[in-house]
Amino acid sequence: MRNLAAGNWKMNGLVADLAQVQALAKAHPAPDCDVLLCPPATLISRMADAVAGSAVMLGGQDCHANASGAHTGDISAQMLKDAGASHVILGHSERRADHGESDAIVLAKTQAALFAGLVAIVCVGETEAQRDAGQTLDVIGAQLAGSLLAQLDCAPNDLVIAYEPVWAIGTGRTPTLEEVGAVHRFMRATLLDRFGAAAREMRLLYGGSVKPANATEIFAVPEVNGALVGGASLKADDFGPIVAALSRG
Ligand SMILES: O=C(CO)COP(=O)(O)O
Repeated sequence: MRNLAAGNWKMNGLVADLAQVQALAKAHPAPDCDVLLCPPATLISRMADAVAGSAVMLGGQDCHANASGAHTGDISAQMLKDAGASHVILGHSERRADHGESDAIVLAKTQAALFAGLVAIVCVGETEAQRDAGQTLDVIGAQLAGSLLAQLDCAPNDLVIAYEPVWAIGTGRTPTLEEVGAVHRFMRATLLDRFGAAAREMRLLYGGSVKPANATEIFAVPEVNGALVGGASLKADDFGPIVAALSRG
């Protein structure tokens, strides 16, 4: 299974920032891992032009559960695909918090994304209060149960799970390697239980304050098959070493 280096630009990025992506593509012409950037939707099609012919793939950060219709301001999975995306992030904790996205909504979006032919990257993660209360695995288990299909009716590669502890996002704090390993082992066991042996092929990403300085040790943790990177994905000089670390892993 190839590792996945995924960058989530969140609400950052203007046309001038495409130079960063071109620098990244030039520095890593044939990485030994999959490389994905998820810019704001406004940039997808221009970024697709900027990285044409390179190994960089593109994704959205959210999609609506419907294919089209009267949903002002929303974007469908088909539209993302049409703009040049192959992936979409769903259920990010910032969407769950800012837009009240429940597990049921994330599930509906996941189905829409898969139906449109996109790879769905479904995010789960506990808050700091839940962690302090010793509820981490319960929370992850409930999110996996509620946000995923009952059966794996897609290729295992088309469904990616990202573990992003909410308290580690943008804070510079990360769980210990043992904690990352425990959650990833738990997620793999849960998915195997649910989907059978195919779940061995599903990629499990870690996200939350991944930087060049901690990438190598996090990627060495068993059952970590890549990263979902926020801040450090915005600059080629930061994301490049993370891509390189995942290429070695
Ligand atoms: O939320 C994240 C990626 O989706 C992680 O963000 P940071 O890498 O900035 O902590």
